[in-house]
Amino acid sequence: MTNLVEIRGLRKEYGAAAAVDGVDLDVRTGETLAVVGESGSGKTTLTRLLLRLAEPTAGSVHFDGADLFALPAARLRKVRREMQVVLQDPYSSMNPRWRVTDVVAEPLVTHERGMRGRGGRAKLRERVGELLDAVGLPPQVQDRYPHEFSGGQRQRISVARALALRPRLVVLDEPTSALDVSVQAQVLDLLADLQGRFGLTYVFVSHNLAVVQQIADRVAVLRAGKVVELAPARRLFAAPEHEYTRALLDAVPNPDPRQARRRVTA
Ligand SMILES: Nc1ncnc2c1ncn2[C@@H]1O[C@H](COP(=O)(O)OP(=O)(O)OP(=O)(O)O)[C@@H](O)[C@H]1O
Repeated sequence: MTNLVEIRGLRKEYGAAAAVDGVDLDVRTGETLAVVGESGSGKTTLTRLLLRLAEPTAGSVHFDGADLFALPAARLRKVRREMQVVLQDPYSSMNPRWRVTDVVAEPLVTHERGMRGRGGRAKLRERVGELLDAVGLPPQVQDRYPHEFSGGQRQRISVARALALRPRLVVLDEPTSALDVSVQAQVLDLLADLQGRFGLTYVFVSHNLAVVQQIADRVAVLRAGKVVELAPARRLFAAPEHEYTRALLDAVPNPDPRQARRRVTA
């Protein structure tokens, strides 16, 4: 199995404190690696470094063998297309005056010359229609505005936008945390389906262990900027080794509803 991302000795200091404190971590091609930890444990800082949205104090990130912090601008631009992010609150990153077509098409307009100017519009609408179809929305929604959609539908729109440039890595930063439980499940199913169809690799950041248990192949537990446990999801939930992981699991009354059901019926 190959690694799409290799993180080594990664450190990010803010003043005297280290938000990320010596992280070594691989993301395997095609997997869903969950990063969990309490608020302030460094999850967001780690993903910002991984996406090269922040500069580390020390250490390196390799993406598909390329050293992200040493890449010349032209190669960096290409690599950036291959790494996309979906955030918790998609509405905050959508221009409310833009129609869905323009929201989803934004990365295409920015990165693909053929999508601009005359002739580009028809191609854009076609591609946006395909992307919306992939996330389970009908093509007619193209002319509507973000506020006309529910939270779950808006998250589908932001997933469509993230997929526009055919990325290889998608960082999902609490993508379902703002949604009702039933809608959460639908979005998780969609993400799993898209991963299979498009061969995506996911880094899934969450404090919600019930959600992580549904989607992750492996889980990295972050505490005060350090990875304290890294294990296949099944093993981590069945037999957490680190005391901090056990405390995190104990804090969740019912991490797996199926297990809870089994317990009740047993
Ligand atoms: N730009 C910044 N300037 C100063 N300190 C920062 C900055 N960004 C993060 N920190 C600090 O680094 C630590 C880790 O923060 P980070 O946001 O990465 O954690 P997190 O696990 O993502 O938390 P949350 O789940 O609340 O988003 C915190 O102590 C935070 O205050």
